[in-house]
Amino acid sequence: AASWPEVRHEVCLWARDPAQAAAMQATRENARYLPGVPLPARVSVTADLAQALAAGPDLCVLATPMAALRGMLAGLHGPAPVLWLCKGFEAGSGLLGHEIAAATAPGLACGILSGPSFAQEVAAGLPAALVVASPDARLRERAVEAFHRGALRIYSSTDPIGVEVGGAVKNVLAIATGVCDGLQLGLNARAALITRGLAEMTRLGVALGARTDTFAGLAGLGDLVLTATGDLSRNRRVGLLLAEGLDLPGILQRLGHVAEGVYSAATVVQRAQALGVEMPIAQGVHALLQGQVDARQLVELLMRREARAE
Ligand SMILES: NC(=O)C1=CN([C@@H]2O[C@H](COP(=O)(O)OP(=O)(O)OC[C@H]3O[C@@H](n4cnc5c(N)ncnc54)[C@H](O)[C@@H]3O)[C@@H](O)[C@H]2O)C=CC1
Ligand SMILES: O=C(CO)COP(=O)(O)O
Repeated sequence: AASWPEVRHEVCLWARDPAQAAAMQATRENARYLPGVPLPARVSVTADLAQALAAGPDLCVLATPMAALRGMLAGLHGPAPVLWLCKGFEAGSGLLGHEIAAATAPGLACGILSGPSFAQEVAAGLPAALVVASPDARLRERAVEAFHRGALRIYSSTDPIGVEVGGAVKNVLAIATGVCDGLQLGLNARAALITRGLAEMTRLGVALGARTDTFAGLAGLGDLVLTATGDLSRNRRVGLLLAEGLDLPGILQRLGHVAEGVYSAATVVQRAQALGVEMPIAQGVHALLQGQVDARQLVELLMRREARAE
């Protein structure tokens, strides 16, 4: 069995489902979402949020899907700073996490912990490098203090927009790469897709106010390469299964975990169009998810585009 890296803090893990929280506390394992990894002794589990916050935590880490971030931020009310791990645009509002936080919890010390980090590998104590992004220097320091040790390296960034755009867009691009690999289009095609995808991600991020160099970093290129090529990725798996001709509802049921790219694709396209940013790969993925084109037609659309300067 895998084992978590050393836990140096008292951690209270809140889960919304009382039965699941009780089972995790009793069996010391998250059998539904992370089987085979024993919970460290210093982690306790509860379904009672007030109890989880009672001790006055130094840091709250939100590890829900993007769809739950707004509700979690509204429900915390506490003085503790908050980091979230979710990667995406909120469906409906089309907002990034830091935009949701500004609207729901103005003044809260908060930020994002992102970068290439498959949960199973982190839980197994394998080396990983992440990036914490926040305008708040004390929060960045606190995150580094909490997580930078042993197998984890935590880099700091003052570009939350870039880090969040990277985390959101790479999921959409990983679906495209899954399609490419599912259709067995070869390694050249995959490298081209990742490279041109990075160009799209960078264009959108810069138009939204991000710094270009963020996209050469862990939350940009780093997470894009991991998610687009790593078979542990749920988003990549969505693409692989779409290439097999499976329908989206069936794929999501089979997955049993969130694939944020499915929910972010529409917003990526909308925000890009509003800013006059060209994102043909993301647009193609959106059309595929909407059932407007199939996997082969998506590739044809991309290949038929006019020649242009790199
Ligand atoms: N799994 C991974 O390797 C990584 C995931 N992420 C991001 O973290 C976020 C969560 O991903 P996973 O945990 O992998 O998804 P998952 O689908 O495996 O698990 C989702 C968890 O969130 C809980 N949840 C769902 N809706 C909720 C709500 N409304 N309120 C409270 N809890 C809720 C579920 O009960 C479950 O425990 C996503 O945005 C993902 O992109 C980021 C880095 C790595
Ligand atoms: O964000 C991730 C790794 O950094 C996980 O990617 P998936 O959600 O595609 O599994």
